[in-house]
Amino acid sequence: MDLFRTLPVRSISVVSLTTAYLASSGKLPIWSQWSLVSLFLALWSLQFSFWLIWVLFLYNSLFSPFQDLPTPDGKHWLFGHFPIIKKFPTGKPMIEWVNTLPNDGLIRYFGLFNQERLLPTNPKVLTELLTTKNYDFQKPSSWRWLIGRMLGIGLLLAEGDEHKVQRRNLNPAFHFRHIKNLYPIFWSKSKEGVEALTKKVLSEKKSNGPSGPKDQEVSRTAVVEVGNWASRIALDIIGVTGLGRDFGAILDPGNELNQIYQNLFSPSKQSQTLGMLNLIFPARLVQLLPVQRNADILEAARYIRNVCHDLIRAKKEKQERKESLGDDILSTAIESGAFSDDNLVDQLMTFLAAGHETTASAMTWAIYLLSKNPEIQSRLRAEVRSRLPSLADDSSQEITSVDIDSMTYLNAVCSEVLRYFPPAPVTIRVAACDTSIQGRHIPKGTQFMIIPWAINKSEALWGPDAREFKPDRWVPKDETDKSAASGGATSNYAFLTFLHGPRSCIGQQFAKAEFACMLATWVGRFEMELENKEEEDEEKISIKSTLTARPEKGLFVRLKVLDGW
Ligand code: HEM
Repeated sequence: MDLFRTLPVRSISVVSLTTAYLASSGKLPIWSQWSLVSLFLALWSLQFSFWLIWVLFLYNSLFSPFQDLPTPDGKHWLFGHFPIIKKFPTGKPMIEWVNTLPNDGLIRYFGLFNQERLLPTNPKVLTELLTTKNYDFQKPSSWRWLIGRMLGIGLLLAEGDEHKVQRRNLNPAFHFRHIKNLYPIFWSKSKEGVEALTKKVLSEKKSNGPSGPKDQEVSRTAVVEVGNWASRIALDIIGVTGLGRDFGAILDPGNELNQIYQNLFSPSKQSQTLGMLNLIFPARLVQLLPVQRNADILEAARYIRNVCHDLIRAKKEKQERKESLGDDILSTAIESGAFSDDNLVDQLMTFLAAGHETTASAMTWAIYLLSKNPEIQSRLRAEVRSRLPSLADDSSQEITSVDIDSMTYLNAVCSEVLRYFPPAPVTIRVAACDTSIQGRHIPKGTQFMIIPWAINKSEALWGPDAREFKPDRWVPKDETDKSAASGGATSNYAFLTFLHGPRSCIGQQFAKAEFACMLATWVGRFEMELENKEEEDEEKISIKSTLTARPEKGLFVRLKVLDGW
């Protein structure tokens, strides 16, 4: 079944090449006047056309076992639902489908060139897919090529037994008893970020040349792009806590590693074209195309690999000198003895990217939502200022996990941001073998689109206010209110931001603590409003999704430095 839905490039190429060779060497006289290359191309195109006809017209309407599943309207004969998906902001059509199309846990829709996709919508299906039958489903092999060259083939892309072993050996580094020791670092780095940002805002005053009191007011404000600052702070945090190295990105806007990640994760026209080609052709072929984007990715990966190699070498030298390695993730991985140097590089590349792009996306959306909702912003600020020591206070009071985790409203806002705009909006699973879900046969190769962006806003799971930003859903109404722990949702699987099961985000606790510290420092120090008021309407923001989702043109907010904290 799998063969019939993904282009069988190897078989097509072998048949074309063998036939072309036999013909050009005179063994097939009927085509002997054709040259080897032209015959190869002609045969290849012919078979490709047959395959397209099969996929576009025959398989989906005559042979697919999922013809009975509900399918949204508006399917294009050639491009499936792709035009709708492209036209609206990320995930929007899926939110509509999940909320309006009657279904029994699965919706069927079609991607570019009518590639069949299943969209799980209820906790029973998600439980089997993500937890009980997790290893029957894998990430598409093309991801190993596409994402692997940027993130390394680390935990995120390992499959089966290889994944189980890696996860077991990395788990200790992410256990809460370890994460709780990192809170002071999350806090001090967030503080360093906000101090640098304050300096930047106040320095704009000098160039404006304030004179009267009105100008003084203006001089305490400046417009900044949130994503870049958040990325730099998160990069330094993962540097110190993950790898034991301060990259210094907060203090240096031109930091090379940060620039490289910004380029990697900003989709250009070329990367979008390559993305589309990947839907038809094998990723390993597409990445060989001699275009700038491919060259840039290779160069970026080479740089990041070198950084990781250096870090590992330095740690190993320490180990040889019998010095203590430290508390960071890399040290835990080295001490487990379970990883070769090459595999450690892949793990580090994964942690570096997965560990800072996601948090930066969460921060960007948090600042967006707080700027849009000034009353929530003020209430949060009041809690932060009353419960946490002022950043101006140099008494070097350490912030602990108890300080942060006991702040009801801060945690409610963070949870609601992560629900409302999950940084990783979509992930894919492909059945690695014939299997079943809810008793329905699932042939090998079936593609599932898991869309936190849509499930997190399902009215069936969250209630009629699912599409509203409401931190209060996470605040207990009284001491007996247990439902607030899950935001009032009817199932844990309603919150898919970190997924669930054996392949859920290993960095979840890390990320939540880091995010809470970063947000607390920003909201305690700055008043924030959107520079472009039109963006208050979410529909007006064009969202870019690579691995994470962020506003395509960045998020520009006017920050005002507030006194007294
Ligand atoms: C708000 C921040 C974060 C979000 C929303 C997030 C989300 C996710 C999601 C959805 C997955 C599953 C991807 C899939 O299987 O398709 C994942 C996996 C992963 N995340 Fe995170 N993540 C965040 C922060 C972090 C941090 C800080 C780290 C490391 C320090 C990290 C490391 C990983 C790793 C290594 C995996 C692969 C786990 C596995 O397959 O066993 N993430 N994350």
